[in-house]
Amino acid sequence: MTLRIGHGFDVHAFAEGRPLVLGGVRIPSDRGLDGHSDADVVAHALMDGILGAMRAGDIGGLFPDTDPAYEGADSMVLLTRVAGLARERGFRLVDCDCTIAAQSPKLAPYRDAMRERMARAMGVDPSQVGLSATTTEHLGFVGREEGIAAWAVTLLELGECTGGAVPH
Ligand SMILES: Nc1ccn([C@@H]2O[C@H](COP(=O)(O)O)[C@@H](O)[C@H]2O)c(=O)n1
Ligand SMILES: C[C@@]1(CO)OP(=O)(O)OP(=O)(O)OC[C@H]1O
Repeated sequence: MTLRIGHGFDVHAFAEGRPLVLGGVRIPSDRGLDGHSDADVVAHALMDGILGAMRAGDIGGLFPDTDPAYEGADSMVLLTRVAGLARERGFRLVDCDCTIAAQSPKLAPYRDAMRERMARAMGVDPSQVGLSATTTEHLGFVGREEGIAAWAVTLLELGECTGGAVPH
């Protein structure tokens, strides 16, 4: 059995007049995050974590931010595609854990909804998706409420290859 780890990181700046979507969940907020897509920063970190474990590049390569097809894209649809690609290449998501750094809003009330939504998008059980939130104690760009950062670690198991080449 081959295990692969992956790690993803993403940042998006706050923007007025946009919805705040995190982990596929619309979070009540007077502002959202700027981006070509829906700017779901935690979903983006998670996709990069999966692609990293697959040694398959990153989301910018797969879904270029210059492509009008991804304007306003629902990151849950993209996450489903990344999870499908992983399966095609013989990978099984064993576990993942995400951290969101946001000074505000309070995210704990939405933690389980985000875990469930991302798990559903990937076709796994919510118990396989961890999620924590932290402030940065008013320090740095997160602390100044200029944006939100997210990290994700992933553990994938490489088994039978059912299609496509397995990257080295
Ligand atoms: N946007 C956030 C940030 C934090 N939380 C929750 O508060 C706890 C304490 O955060 P500190 O940064 O002060 O350590 C944290 O463990 C989360 O449970 C949150 O819900 N939303
Ligand atoms: C998914 C994409 C698609 O444009 O989303 P963006 O909103 O541009 O977000 P970013 O994390 O800067 O780059 C990833 C892109 O591939």
